[in-house]
Amino acid sequence: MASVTSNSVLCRGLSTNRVTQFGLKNEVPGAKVVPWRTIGSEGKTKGKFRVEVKAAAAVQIGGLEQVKEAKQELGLDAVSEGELREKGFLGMRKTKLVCTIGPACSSPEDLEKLALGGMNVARLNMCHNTRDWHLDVIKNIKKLNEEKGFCISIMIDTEGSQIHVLDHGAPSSVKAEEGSIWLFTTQKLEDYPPFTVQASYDGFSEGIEVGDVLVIDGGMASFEVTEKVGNDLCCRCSDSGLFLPRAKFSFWRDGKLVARNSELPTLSKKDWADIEFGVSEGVDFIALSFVNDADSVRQLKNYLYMRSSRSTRVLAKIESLESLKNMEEIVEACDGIMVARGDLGVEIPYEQIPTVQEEITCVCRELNKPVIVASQLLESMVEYPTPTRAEVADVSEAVRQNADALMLSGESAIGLHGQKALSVLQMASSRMELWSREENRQSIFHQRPLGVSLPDRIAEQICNCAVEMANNLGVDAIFVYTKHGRMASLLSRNRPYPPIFAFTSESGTRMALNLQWGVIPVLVDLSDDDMEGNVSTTMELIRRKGMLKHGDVVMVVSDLAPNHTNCSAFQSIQVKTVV
Ligand SMILES: Nc1ncnc2c1ncn2[C@@H]1O[C@H](COP(=O)(O)OP(=O)(O)OP(=O)(O)O)[C@@H](O)[C@H]1O
Ligand SMILES: CC(=O)C(=O)O
Ligand SMILES: [K+]
Ligand SMILES: [Mg+2]
Repeated sequence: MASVTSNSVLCRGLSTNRVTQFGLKNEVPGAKVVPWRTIGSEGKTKGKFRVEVKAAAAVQIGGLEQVKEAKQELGLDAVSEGELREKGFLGMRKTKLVCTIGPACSSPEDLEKLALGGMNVARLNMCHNTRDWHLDVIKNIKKLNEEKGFCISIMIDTEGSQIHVLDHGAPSSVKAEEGSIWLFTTQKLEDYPPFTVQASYDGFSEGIEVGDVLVIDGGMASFEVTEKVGNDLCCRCSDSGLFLPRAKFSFWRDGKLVARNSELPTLSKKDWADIEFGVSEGVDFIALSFVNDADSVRQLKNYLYMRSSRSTRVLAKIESLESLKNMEEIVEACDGIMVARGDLGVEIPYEQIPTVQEEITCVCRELNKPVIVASQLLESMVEYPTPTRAEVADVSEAVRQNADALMLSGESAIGLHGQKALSVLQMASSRMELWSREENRQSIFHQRPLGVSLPDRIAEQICNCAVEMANNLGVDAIFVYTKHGRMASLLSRNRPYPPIFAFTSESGTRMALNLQWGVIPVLVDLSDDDMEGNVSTTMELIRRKGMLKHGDVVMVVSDLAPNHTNCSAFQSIQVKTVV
């Protein structure tokens, strides 16, 4: 029978100055192993706040009475379980992986291969294919989750409004030679003659002047506007290149973007219909394309609230000049961010993308929102079976910047080597995480305080301290018990060395946590009023599966209310050793 020894600091809310006075942040991590008594001697109840100390009490787990529900299922996904058995706690990958599902990977067999390869979130781009096609994919993923024990969250990505090519008279790409003359029009014709391109937005040429430069896909080809004829633009190709289907337009004057996309609504009629579809199919994330400000994010969140679909999380895609200007307020309003480098590179000069990416990931860390780095990570693998060295460096850099997740686009959707591309992401991120840990790169994060209310501030301090302690003590895993995922995300924000097992009884919380760095969400029945019971039950369930063994040290962090306190907030850190 395993037993566990435990050291714990129990903190009961509710008065600000007491927390500061006890110096939780400074004292607990600094004192490393047994700092409890110092705190305990001062820790008599004053006001409404109290710090208690439990000294090295041996807690038996494994006794039948204590493990009431040991029969119950532990909702730990098959991939995390396999990874843990193979590589141990510290070997578990922290960076999450998102795959865009397209015709190259939408069969149940291919989806299963991606699931086995570590896909955490499947992305459906509503720009492409039919709703029935998307519905089929959603059903297949849910079936895999139910029948094969995977835990793959589903994201839909809205089309949004953007000026792009609707038709250029050819089924695929068209070459534009330098000096050739082209007509850009919104006229609806049966057939588009050569050198004629239909634009997607009737007002695309408003405010555009002769001499402006029309750039395709952020630099695939460029044209100088030579004449305006009604709404149409006559242009001369000044830099030869390719028109891909749906190629995007941007206009430049004196080296600056003439921002046209920001005039279009972020949520079109079609987007609302797609959102309605996603909500009724129970998707976990809605990624909002071409967000310009926080209003559209709030509008969608309000809508989801009214639809009683609060577990659907809203991700804002940063892919326009306007969204960069309003980045902080957008990050605050949303549940997560995607750095959509494809379209961003149409709106800003591409040499600015690396610094902008770093800025966005930093703001997301500070404001504690998960961030996905997306587009062209392994673009060459759409065709070739190995990545370029530069692509591997780009992936590694995103991991070094502590992005929560990396995304495959065409590599998985239409590529010849989707599974291999996923394994490149998985290997490159594991390698970079190991290096960061060995080099002690994650040690100190100076986090901007987030919480305003005292319980929120306590939760934040507890998580900051817990991670510093966990790293200093070299614990094997952090266990956190959470309803809405807040404590788990606060722990993840500090990027600890050990993995964070987030136990929750809410399925929506589990699916949302799939996107967060280092968090392994586990679905399990939790009692609202028996914290010790929750801890012993879950530890026993994991131990019985052979995944906890003699000598393992687990840090337990919780914010569920136990029955033996009449306080509204209760947070604790305990360190347990399996003996
Ligand atoms: N569901 C799908 N059906 C068919 N093709 C798809 C599908 N999803 C993606 N693709 C193809 O994969 C390519 C890459 O996908 P991705 O969604 O990243 O591109 P995108 O259209 O440029 O993205 P966005 O419009 O969101 O900026 C697309 O250009 C498209 O050709
Ligand atoms: C992903 C996406 O929408 C982009 O990179 O533009
Ligand atoms: K999209
Ligand atoms: Mg885009």
